[in-house]
Amino acid sequence: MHKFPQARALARSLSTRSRGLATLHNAPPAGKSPTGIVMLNMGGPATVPETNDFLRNLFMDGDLIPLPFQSLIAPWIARRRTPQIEQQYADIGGGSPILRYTRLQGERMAALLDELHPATAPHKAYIAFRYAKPLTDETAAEMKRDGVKRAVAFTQYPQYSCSTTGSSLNELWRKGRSGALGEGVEWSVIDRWGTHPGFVEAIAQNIERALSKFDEATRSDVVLMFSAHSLPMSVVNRGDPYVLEVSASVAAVMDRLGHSNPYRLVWQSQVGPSAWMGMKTGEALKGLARLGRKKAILVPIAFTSDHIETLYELDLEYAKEARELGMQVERSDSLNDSPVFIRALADLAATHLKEYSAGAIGSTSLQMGLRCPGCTNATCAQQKTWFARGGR
Ligand SMILES: C=CC1=C(C)c2cc3[nH]c(cc4nc(cc5[nH]c(cc1n2)c(C)c5CCC(=O)O)C(CCC(=O)O)=C4C)c(C)c3C=C
Ligand SMILES: [Fe+2]
Ligand SMILES: [Fe+2]
Repeated sequence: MHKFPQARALARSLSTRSRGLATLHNAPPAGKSPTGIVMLNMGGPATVPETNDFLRNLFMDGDLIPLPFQSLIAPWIARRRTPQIEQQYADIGGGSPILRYTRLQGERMAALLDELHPATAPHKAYIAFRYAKPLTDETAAEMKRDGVKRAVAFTQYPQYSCSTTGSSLNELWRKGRSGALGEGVEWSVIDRWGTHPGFVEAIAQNIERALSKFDEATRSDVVLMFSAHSLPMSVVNRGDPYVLEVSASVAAVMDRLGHSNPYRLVWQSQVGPSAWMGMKTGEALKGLARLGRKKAILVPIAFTSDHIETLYELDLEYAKEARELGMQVERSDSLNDSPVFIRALADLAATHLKEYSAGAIGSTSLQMGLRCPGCTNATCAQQKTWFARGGR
């Protein structure tokens, strides 16, 4: 039962309108350069042998993990961690599906955008991953070849963190300032969208599908365990907005569900010995079992496609352990190829392009202009100024 009839109407229109999408057209017609929609994300190794390169790029990123003597220590940590992470990618089918899903989402989004906002058509989706191919350099070369003059940096992290979206924007700024992204390109940014009604609707629909697997008589007892990748407390404590924004997503989804179930927000994938945001997802499931709450759904809330955190950590580790404790645990699907979600991406981009063209918004959001109160990273300041001037 939907508490908000308008949400249900939106969902219906989103899914029926997306069904009419027969072919994917993502190539610009000759003569007119496309509006580039650059999808920013971390990426993942598409095949097991690419794991070491992915980890090396990740540990080299000082915006994510600042290390002393980074260029010496990062390859060493990556090498040590590679066998364990390779095994995890092997166990989930031989690699990360993020490139496949981002391509699919981008192509379908661009096709929808041509209909929703013909004034800036043709639109072309580009992918710029931070740690795996296609890296920003490769994307930049493609955009230059296509003659892109108008581009939107569209983060694929629904909620903003300096360690994720911030890092991708810093990388884009480094390339932009060196001219690698092309001369005279006008940039704007979609930097967060964790309470967009289409995103909320897509998550809610996936939860409803998972709920339907439980006995109807006791369905309202099922605990919804929203799980997000954790953050080191050092990042939380410098004023990073991610924890607040993930919480806002959870609140919006629960409103859409009419608060049909009890719920908690828990945190996963803590790495290394430092203090991280908790409670840990795995521990929380064990705690529920101890308290006699034996039915739960794990809900990924901070990522738009499957990855080792869902397919390995949630499915193969935590859910399995909880079942051994006598629990019934399901996982709601990741957004992946959800037409409702893809429509939401197109709506976000179309609204942004429309409002930007009309002069109703600037090239970045007000919220993006504010640095974390505890930020000491000079790149963040330069990046924000560069994007606020439209990439100049
Ligand atoms: C919103 C999502 C994510 C946030 C926030 C995030 C912060 C963050 N991550 C690390 C360290 C690692 N993350 C690793 C993998 C990884 N991280 C995310 C998402 C977020 N990270 C994903 C989806 C993945 C997996 C990618 C895939 O499967 O395709 C890894 C590598 C794996 C491992 O060695 O365990 C590390 C390391 C930090 C330090 C951090 C915040 C500062
Ligand atoms: Fe910052
Ligand atoms: Fe991570």
